[in-house]
Amino acid sequence: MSGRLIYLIGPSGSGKDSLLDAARTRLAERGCRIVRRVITRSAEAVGEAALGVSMQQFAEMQAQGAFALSWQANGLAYGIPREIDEWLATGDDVLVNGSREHLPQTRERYPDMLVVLLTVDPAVLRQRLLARGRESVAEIDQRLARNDRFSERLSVEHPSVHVLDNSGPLEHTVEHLLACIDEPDPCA
Ligand SMILES: Nc1ncnc2c1ncn2[C@@H]1O[C@H](COP(=O)(O)OP(=O)(O)O)[C@@H](O)[C@H]1O
Ligand SMILES: O=P(O)(O)OC[C@H]1O[C@H](OP(=O)(O)OP(=O)(O)O)[C@H](O)[C@@H]1O
Repeated sequence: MSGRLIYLIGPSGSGKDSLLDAARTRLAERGCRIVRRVITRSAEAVGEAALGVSMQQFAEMQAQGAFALSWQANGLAYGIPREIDEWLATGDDVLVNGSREHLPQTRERYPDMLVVLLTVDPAVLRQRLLARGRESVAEIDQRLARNDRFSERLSVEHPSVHVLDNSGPLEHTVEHLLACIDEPDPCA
């Protein structure tokens, strides 16, 4: 028996962390685990249930084969612990806060994964990033500029991606995510 990888992607500030937090209990009820990422971000700025490490620690972990997936973006390195493969093997679903850029490599390793793309009205996105206050204005602008690389073309190049709009209340997005996981076809 094997579980399914659910790969949640979307622009910085689209609400991935918020959605995972809000849906955590109900995901657990469905046998879906949320993996804790390893990030080279200072602990006080992690802003999510992630493990903050130095670049050197990250490199050591990577050399030891600690990660099932890893990528670099926004000046940071991200690792997804290898234990997700054990969880999947024992039948649990695993939800990963992923990277749009790394989607092709992730699909190679997990061809049957469910990809959920979180979107938000661009006018709202910048406001949410500013209100979050985790990055400087320059860093926010860099993150917004990064979106130009993906925007429209992601769901065209990957038609099996399920698009989830988070421009409205978070509770609605939670319901849509759970519906998508329970029954992927209607949310295509
Ligand atoms: N549906 C929503 N309505 C209003 N604010 C939201 C909503 N979803 C997320 N936010 C806020 O937007 C900001 C960015 O959300 P976050 O979860 O950190 O995004 P991401 O993990 O995708 O970068 C946070 O301050 C969060 O509280
Ligand atoms: O290739 P991309 O789709 O642009 O993604 C790059 C990285 O940015 C996000 O992480 P992070 O948690 O640092 O940013 P966020 O919380 O601002 O989304 C996302 O989860 C990826 O790890």
